[in-house]
Amino acid sequence: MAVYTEVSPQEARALLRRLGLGKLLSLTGIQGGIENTNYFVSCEGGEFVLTLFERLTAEQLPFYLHLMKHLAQAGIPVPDPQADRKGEILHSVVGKPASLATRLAGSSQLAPQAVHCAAVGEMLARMHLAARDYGRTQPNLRGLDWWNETVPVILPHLQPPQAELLRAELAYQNHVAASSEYAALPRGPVHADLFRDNVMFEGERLTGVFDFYFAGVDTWLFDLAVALNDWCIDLPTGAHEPVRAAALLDAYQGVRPLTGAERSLLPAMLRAGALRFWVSRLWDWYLPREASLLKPHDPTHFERVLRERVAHPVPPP
Ligand SMILES: Nc1ncnc2c1ncn2[C@@H]1O[C@H](COP(=O)(O)OP(=O)(O)OP(=O)(O)O)[C@@H](O)[C@H]1O
Ligand SMILES: N[C@@H](CCO)C(=O)O
Repeated sequence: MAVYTEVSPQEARALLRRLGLGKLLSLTGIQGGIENTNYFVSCEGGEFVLTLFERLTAEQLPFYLHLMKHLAQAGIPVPDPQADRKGEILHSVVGKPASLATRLAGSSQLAPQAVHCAAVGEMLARMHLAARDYGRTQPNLRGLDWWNETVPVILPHLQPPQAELLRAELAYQNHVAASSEYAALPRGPVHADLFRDNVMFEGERLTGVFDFYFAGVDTWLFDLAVALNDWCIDLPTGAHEPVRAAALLDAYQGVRPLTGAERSLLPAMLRAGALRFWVSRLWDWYLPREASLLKPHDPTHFERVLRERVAHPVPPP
C-alpha cells in the first residue's frame, strides 16, 4: 500500500488551481511503491502523478526534481515536475513536500530480454550526456562514504561468513576508489537505482524512466553497473547473463563509448553496485528506522550477486 497520507479532492483541486491545470477529473491512490505516497491525478491539463515525500526532506528534493525537469527539457522521457506561477516545482500538500509530475505511459518489464536491455543501455547513455550541463550538485548519498559509515553498524548483526565478505569487499572498494584509474572515470549526475521497476515499456519500446530519489553525482560507470546487476542477471542465482549484458553495453556504447579506465574497472564497479544494495538492504533489515514505512527487500539476493561477481569476474568489455 502506498497511500500513507490521504489527499482529499479539495486539496488536489487547490494544488491544480495553483498550477493552472484546470478541473480535477479523478484522483486515485497508487498501490505500488514503498517510499512515498503516490496518486494518479487526471485533470483538464493532462495526466499526472502526485507524490507526497514521506522520507526525503525539502533540502534534498530540489536536486532530484530539477534534475527530472532538466532531463525532460532535454527530451529524455522522465516525469516532468509541473511548476506553479512562480516557477516553483516543489510544493506542499497536507503539510508534506510534494510534486506533480507527468504520468508516463506503459508498465514495468519484469522479465526483460536483450531488446529491453538494449533500450535501457541506450537511454542510460543519453541520460548521462543530457545531465552533463545540469547546474546543481549533490553527492550520491548512498556512495562510498555512506558504506564506510554504515558497515560498522551492520557488522554486529551478521554471521561470520557474511561479516568477513562485507569487511573484505569494503576494503577492496576503498582501495579501488583511491586508485588513479578510478579518479580518471567520467562522472556526473546519475540515476543510481535503475532497476526493472523504475523503467516503463510499451512492448519493446522504452517509454520512460522514473524514481530519481537516489540520484546523485557519481561515476557513470557505477550507474551502468547498477543497471547491469539488475537487468542482466539470472535472478534466482545472481549470475551475470552475458547475452543481455552485451545488448545493454553495446547499446550504451552506441551513444557513448566507454573509456579505457571504464572498461578495466567495470568488474570492480559491478562488485561496488552489488555491495551498495547489499548494505542498504541489510541496513533496512536490521536497523529499521523509527516509524519506518519500508518493507525491507531481501538482502541475501545482493550477497549472492556479490559472491558471484567476486568468484566469476565479468570480463572487461
Ligand atoms: N511518473 C509516473 N508515471 C507513471 N506511473 C508512475 C509514475 N511515478 C510512479 N508511478 C507508478 O507508481 C508506482 C510507485 O512509484 P515509485 O516506485 O516511485 O514508488 P515509491 O514508493 O516512491 O518508491 P519505491 O520504488 O522505492 O518503492 C510505480 O511502480 C509506478 O507504477
Ligand atoms: N532498488 C532498491 C530499492 C530502492 O528503490 C533495491 O532493490 O534495494
